[in-house]
Amino acid sequence: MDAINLAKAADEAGRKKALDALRDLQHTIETPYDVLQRFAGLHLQVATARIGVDLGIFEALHESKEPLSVAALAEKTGAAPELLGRILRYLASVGQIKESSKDRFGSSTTTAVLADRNYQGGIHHFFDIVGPVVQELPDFLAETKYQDITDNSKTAMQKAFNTELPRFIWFPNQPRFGYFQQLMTVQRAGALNWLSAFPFKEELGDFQGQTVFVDIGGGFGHQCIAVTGAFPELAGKIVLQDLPQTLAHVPAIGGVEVTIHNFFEPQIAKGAKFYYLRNILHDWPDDKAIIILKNLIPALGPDSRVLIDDMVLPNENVHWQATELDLTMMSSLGSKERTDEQWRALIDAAGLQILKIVPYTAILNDSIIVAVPK
Ligand SMILES: C[S@@+](CC[C@H](N)C(=O)[O-])C[C@H]1O[C@@H](n2cnc3c(N)ncnc32)[C@H](O)[C@@H]1O
Repeated sequence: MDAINLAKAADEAGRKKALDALRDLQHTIETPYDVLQRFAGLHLQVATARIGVDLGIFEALHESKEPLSVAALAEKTGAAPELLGRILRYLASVGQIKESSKDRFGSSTTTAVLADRNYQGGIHHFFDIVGPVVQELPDFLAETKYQDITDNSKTAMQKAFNTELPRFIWFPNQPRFGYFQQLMTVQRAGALNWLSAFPFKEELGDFQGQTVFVDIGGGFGHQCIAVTGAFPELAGKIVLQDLPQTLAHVPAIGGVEVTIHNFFEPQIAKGAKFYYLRNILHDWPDDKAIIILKNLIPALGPDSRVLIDDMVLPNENVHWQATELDLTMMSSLGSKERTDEQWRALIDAAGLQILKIVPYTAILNDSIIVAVPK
């Protein structure tokens, strides 16, 4: 087997290590000029991806059986041929599409990803929301004299969008919120799902209550779909909760009750088996995360379990995909990705105790933290 096939056949941890090794190799052989050029293009990559999304270029190339000419794409998109040719040439030079011959372009592996509507939501979100916030971050931190950001109404996001509202109050009313929800449905796609490691059936035992699974802030309900897919017999015992603005975008999901619920108010579904929070607490600074958890306690029955699905960061050698998310959380939400120690302190402060932590992805260490009242 050659090196490429070996890397492709590796498990998730091996694959990520191979990618990081390739990056290190690339950096090792770069000249100072190459280093500078790498930074020079960072903004352009996502901006041109968005142009490609807006023009439908990725779908067109992905769906076409053969490479398309600039003229054909210009006719299809209405863009001026010369302008389009320059954009396509750039996209091909960075691997977002493939140049097959003079003025003809086809699909690369990246094109196939960018042709998908949900990944396109990600490109929009990174360019439209994350980009402007990150752009403000250096000046914001300089103004605060580089102090910790712990107030979610005083972050680079408020500066970027000229608002005083915290992100999740401001954002659901923005037209671009739908893109974020699309991104959420594919975040970690391809990686192992929590149900592959968490012994759901065993934990459920002979639980007799009406509600088995409450997906709190569950967005488009993709984890409810995963649970009903794995355990069809639980249809009718699964609840999806979120804000009305989010639920307005959610089509009916068979076997799932969709309920408006603000997690800053006491939990309305009583005595369920699992109260599941996926990528919720990492959105909030400690004081707010504690309120979200405390709001669950009065609803918990003797068999209830709180399941927190988030990354549990190791104490050293944190992977760049986790550090990237951590700083994104900090810039927009004044929140953080938490280490094992930080999770334990937070959960304790909320009046809960950890029964166990079940990691389900290597490297990023996405985990289910199982907690009950102290
Ligand atoms: C990072 S997304 C996670 C979505 C989903 N759990 C997932 O893992 O894809 C955060 C979710 O919290 C929801 N949310 C934000 N504030 C909320 C609130 N006060 N009450 C209920 N849901 C809220 C958002 O609408 C969004 O769906």
